[in-house]
Amino acid sequence: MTAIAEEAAAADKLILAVPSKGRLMERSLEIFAEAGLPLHRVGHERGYRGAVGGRDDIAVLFLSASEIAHYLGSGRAHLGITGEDLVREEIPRWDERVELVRGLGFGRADVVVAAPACWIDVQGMGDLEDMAALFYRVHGRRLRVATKFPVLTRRFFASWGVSGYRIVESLGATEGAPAAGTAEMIVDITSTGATLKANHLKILEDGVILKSEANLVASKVAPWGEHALAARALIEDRIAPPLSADVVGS
Ligand SMILES: Nc1ncnc2c1ncn2[C@@H]1O[C@H](COP(=O)(O)OP(=O)(O)OP(=O)(O)O)[C@@H](O)[C@H]1O
Ligand SMILES: O=P(O)(O)OC[C@H]1O[C@H](OP(=O)(O)OP(=O)(O)O)[C@H](O)[C@@H]1O
Repeated sequence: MTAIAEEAAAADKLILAVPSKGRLMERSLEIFAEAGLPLHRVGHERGYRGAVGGRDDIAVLFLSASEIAHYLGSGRAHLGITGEDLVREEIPRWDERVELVRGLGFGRADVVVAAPACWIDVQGMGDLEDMAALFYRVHGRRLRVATKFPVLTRRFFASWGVSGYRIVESLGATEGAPAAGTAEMIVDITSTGATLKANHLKILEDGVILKSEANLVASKVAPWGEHALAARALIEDRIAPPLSADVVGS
């Protein structure tokens, strides 16, 4: 446990993990402010500790979206905002360790399987195993799939009975891997589709692995004391579901 987590557990505070940068941070700060729970940083600008105005039962940690998944999965934070894709990818047996409380309607992105647009014989996931066998016969090696999502990729490919490939772990610019010659296919995030198009890649039919969005996520393995549980109930109550769900039927 970190010093902050130990301190908060001893004081029976709820540890809330919030994105510290990028696309998820802005909306996270907004929804807490709209809920009457304004978040602010404590200490120097680049520090990662924060607090909620008027509440000393909640300690805030500003972390990257993937760190938040790790903190929740290991019980170093009680509650957090992060992408469903990161929860499913980064936390082993995630459903035993965390609960997806609710989708928040932002940070939407699809995790997809994409191949070169010029592969006319490969339209859908059902064509891949044959393609992999052909590729092996011609090139003497397995098809390479570049991705930052090896766990989601293996599970999804297995569900389609595809085994004749190997994963090349990507650290960034995944869509560039086929053109760079480091992989034949990719599994990556897309939102507008512009990056896939610019790299002459197409999403395979049945190739959407997950439709992800930012979620309010609760740890099942954090030390939940009475005050932490009460603070969770308050946050869950005030962090409303996305507007689209609110207006149904109105
Ligand atoms: N266009 C997009 N590109 C990448 N991620 C997106 C996009 N739209 C929404 N997201 C979501 O944002 C989250 C990733 O955010 P971010 O890149 O800040 O996280 P991170 O992986 O912690 O960052 P870093 O890799 O810099 O440490 C994921 O849940 C992802 O699904
Ligand atoms: O479908 P699109 O709208 O084109 O978005 C998809 C791209 O956006 C992200 O990259 P970005 O450069 O934003 O950040 P990242 O590489 O740090 O994740 C993501 O990794 C994709 O490459």
